Amino acid sequence: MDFLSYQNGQLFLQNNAIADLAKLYGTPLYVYDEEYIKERWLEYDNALADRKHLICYAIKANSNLAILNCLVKLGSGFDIVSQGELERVLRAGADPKKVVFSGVAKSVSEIERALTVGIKCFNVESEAELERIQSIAQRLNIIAPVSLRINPDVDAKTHPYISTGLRDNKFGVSYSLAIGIYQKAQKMSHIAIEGIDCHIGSQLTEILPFLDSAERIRVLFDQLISIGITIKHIDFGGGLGVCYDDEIPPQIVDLINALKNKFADYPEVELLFEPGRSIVANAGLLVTKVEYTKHQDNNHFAIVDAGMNDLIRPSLYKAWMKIMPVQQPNPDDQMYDYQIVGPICESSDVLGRNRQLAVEQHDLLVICSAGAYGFSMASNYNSHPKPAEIMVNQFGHRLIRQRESYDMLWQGEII
Ligand SMILES: Cc1ncc(COP(=O)(O)O)c(C=O)c1O
Ligand SMILES: N[C@@H](CCCC[NH3+])C(=O)O
Repeated sequence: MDFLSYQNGQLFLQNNAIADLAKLYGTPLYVYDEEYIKERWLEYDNALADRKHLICYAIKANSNLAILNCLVKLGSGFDIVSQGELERVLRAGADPKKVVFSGVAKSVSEIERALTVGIKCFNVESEAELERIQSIAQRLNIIAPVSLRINPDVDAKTHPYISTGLRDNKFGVSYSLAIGIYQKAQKMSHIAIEGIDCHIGSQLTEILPFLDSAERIRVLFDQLISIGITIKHIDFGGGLGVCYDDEIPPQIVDLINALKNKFADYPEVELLFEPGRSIVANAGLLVTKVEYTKHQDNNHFAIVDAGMNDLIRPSLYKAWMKIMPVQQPNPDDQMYDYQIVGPICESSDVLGRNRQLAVEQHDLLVICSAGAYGFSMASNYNSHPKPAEIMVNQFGHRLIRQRESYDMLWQGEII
């Protein structure tokens, strides 16, 4: 595997390999490492080998069909949040019996489709949703498997936009209402209670919030058992963070061991996890080209061809992502404190601030850790086509999604 390497868990490719790929497919360009994705998934799987479990990869992190298919082959389940995501996992070859359906706004048609294909479980986020599922299931004469997503009111200590387990967040049912809703579900003719679900946020860099949440889930589990409600699985959600800079988050195995311990006395209960970012983030790179440099009024701009339309994390969350030059600078090249900005007509279109670099027009840069919430959040804003995606492994590379053509951007009709 000589053209792939990892530093701090982040993927790097040999510079000439990046230059070759950029020449072949153009920029911006997403590149993913297949082996790394498999290894992360297997890390979850191995850590859970001693108990009944299902890893439901959260496809919102990266829903490229080739990545989904590679996880299907490993035996993965999937966490979906829309019918579009359901259609994608089915297309990638997933077993619907391994699909859990999260999300606060499931529509009638989404519920009908999920019931008809026979998913593993609905992660129900409100009492009103439970009633809707019951009524559709009754009409279709199908028993709907459900978990209640519990909002444990735990601070995930992450960016407020991606914290989901605080009582003021829209997600899940309030902890204090949970027992009453389970009792209601138990009386419904077409509902089968399967489990308890929670997910407290994303990019968590500490184990403690997971443990606090698991503790609350454990108390609820014991209460449900005491009133005769059987729980077949516990879904701990996703959320484990990755290293974007030099901060090292907990290892997958440490998280799993800590959570497994909470239910060690119930070995028959299946444990579910919904990891997204920790499987794909550091397997990905975004390659971009410097279109221009501009030096004025004490500002140094490297204007690149990737923007917030391709990778929104830095604009949306002020997320810091490592940006590396592909060409090695000469010792006498002038370094500047660059703002790395994209083509979009918004001042928030900044991929990196204050980066000491020596770059010139036509140079290539790579944005590291871009495998999660990169392409999946990309848009056609300013009518830019979405970039191509490439999968690499030790044998070479393959195109797994073409760059969009301008034809594909046409929407609507001229009347
Ligand atoms: C319900 C649910 N499950 C799983 C995930 C995956 O989270 P992450 O990518 O942080 O592992 C998310 C996203 O935060 C989510 O909303
Ligand atoms: N989009 C976020 C994560 C959202 C998690 C989804 N609940 C990010 O890029 O960090």
